[in-house]
Amino acid sequence: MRKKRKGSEADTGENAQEEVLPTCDFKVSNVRSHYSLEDYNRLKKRCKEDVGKEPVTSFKSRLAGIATAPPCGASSSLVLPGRGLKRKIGCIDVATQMGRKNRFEDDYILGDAIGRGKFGSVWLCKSKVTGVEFACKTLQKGEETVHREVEIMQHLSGHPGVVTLHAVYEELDCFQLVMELCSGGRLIDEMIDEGQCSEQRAANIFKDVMLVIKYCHEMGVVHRDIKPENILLVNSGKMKLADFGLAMRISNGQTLSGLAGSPAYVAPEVLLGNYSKKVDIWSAGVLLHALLVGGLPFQGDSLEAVFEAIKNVKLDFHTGIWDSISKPARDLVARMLTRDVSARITADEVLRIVKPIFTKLLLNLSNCAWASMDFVLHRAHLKDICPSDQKQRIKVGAGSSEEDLNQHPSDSLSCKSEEQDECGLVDALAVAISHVKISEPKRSRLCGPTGPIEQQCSSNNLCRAF
Ligand SMILES: Nc1ncnc2c1ncn2[C@@H]1O[C@H](COP(=O)(O)OP(=O)(O)OP(=O)(O)O)[C@@H](O)[C@H]1O
Repeated sequence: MRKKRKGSEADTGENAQEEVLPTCDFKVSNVRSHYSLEDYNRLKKRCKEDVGKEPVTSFKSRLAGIATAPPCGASSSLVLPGRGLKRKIGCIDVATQMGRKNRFEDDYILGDAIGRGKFGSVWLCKSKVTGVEFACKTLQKGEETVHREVEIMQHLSGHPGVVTLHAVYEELDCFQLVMELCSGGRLIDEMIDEGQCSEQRAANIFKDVMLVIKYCHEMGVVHRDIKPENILLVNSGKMKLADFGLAMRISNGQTLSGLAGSPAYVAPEVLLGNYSKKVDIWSAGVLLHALLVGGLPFQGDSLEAVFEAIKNVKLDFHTGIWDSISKPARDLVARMLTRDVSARITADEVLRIVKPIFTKLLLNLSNCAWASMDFVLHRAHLKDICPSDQKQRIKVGAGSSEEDLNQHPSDSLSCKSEEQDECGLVDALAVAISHVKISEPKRSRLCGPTGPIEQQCSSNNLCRAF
C-alpha cells in the first residue's frame, strides 16, 4: 500500500508561532542504542491510518482525460517576478483545454521502469507521434498532494532548471505525469559513482541549484525537499530540480507549519512548526556543506539526535577539513545554515555572493570531499563493505526504494572491527536518515470547501480542470 503524502497547512495568521507540531510528531523514544527506521515507519503507518480517517476529495466525478502542459517557452529565466505567475497560469489555461479525451496509451508507449520513489514509480515512455522519450511518473489517486504536485509542476514548468511537465493523464485510479526525461540520473548517484567530481562541476551545480531555488521563490513556491536525491541531471550535464511532492505555494508574509522534508536537510524552524521559503536555503546550505567537505553537517544515531543537532550544534568551520576551504566559501555555508531565519541569506544574496567567490570556490572544492562522501554513502547502502573496501564501486540502484529504507541500517554493514562497525553504523544512520522523508499527516483537503489551502487552489486552474 502506498504511503500517504502529507500536506502542510499554510498559516497566514499572527498565531503562527503558537501552531502546535503535528499530532504525529516523529519523535521516537530512544530506548535502543541505535535507532531503527522500522520504528519510524511504524509511526508513519500510524499517522497514515489517522490520515485515512479524514475524508478524501473524490476526483472521480470530475472530468477524466488529460491536462496537457506544453513547455511554456524555452527560457523562463526571462520570466520576471510578478509577471511569471500570470504567464504560467495562462499556459495552464491553454493546456487544460487540449486533448481531454485521450488516454495515455493512445499517445505513448510505456517502457522500462527508470526510478522508484516512495510515492510513485517512474517509467520510460515514448511519444507515438514524435518518437521522443519522456519519463512517466504514476501517482495513485486519493492522495491530495498529488494534485498539488501536478499543479506546482505546471506552474514552474518551462524554467531550464525545473523538470518540465509535458502532460498529465487522469486514469481511473491514478495520474500519469509525462515529464521531460533526465537521462543523466541523480546528482547523488553521480557523487557515488564518480567518487570524485571536478571542482568546476560541483560549483556549477550549486550555482544552478540556487538559480532554480530563486526562481521557485519568485514564483511563490517553496520546495521543502532540496537534497541531491531530488536533483536530476540531463545529458548536457545540467541539473533539473525534481520531486515537487512536498512543495507548497506560499505568498509573501505567509508561513507554513507542517513537518515536511528530509531529516538531515530539514531547517530548524520546520521542527518548530513555523517557517517560510528560507527552509530551502537551509537545505541548500546542507547540500553545499556536503559538496565542500563530503559529509552532512548534522548527524546523529537517531532522528531525535539529528533534530537536536539541527537545533543546537554549533558548526566549527575552523578546524579539520575546513582548513582547506576558502573563507568566503565557509562564510557562505555559515550564512546559509544560520538558525536565525531573518539573518539567513536569501537565494538572491547567495547568488550575489557566489559570483565573486566562484573562482575561489572552484579552487577550494576538495576532490577528497567527494571521495569521502562516496565512502559514507557506500557504507549506507552496501553490504559487506568496510573502510578498506571503500573504493569498491558498486552502482546503487536508482531511487531509494522502500525496501532500502525499511531495511535496518545495521543490515547494511558487516565490518569486523567493533569500532569500525559503530562508526559505520552512525554514518550509515546519518545517511539513511537523509533519505527519509518526513511529513505531517493530512489536515486539510487540497480542494476542500474551506481553509487556506483552498484559497491557494482558487487560482489553481488544474483543480478546476479536474
Ligand atoms: N524526469 C525524470 N527523468 C528521469 N528519471 C526520473 C525523473 N523523475 C524521476 N525520476 C527517477 O525516479 C525516481 C523517483 O522519482 P521522484 O523523486 O519524483 O518520486 P518520489 O516518489 O516523489 O520520490 P521520493 O522517494 O524522493 O519521495 C527519482 O529518484 C529518479 O531516479
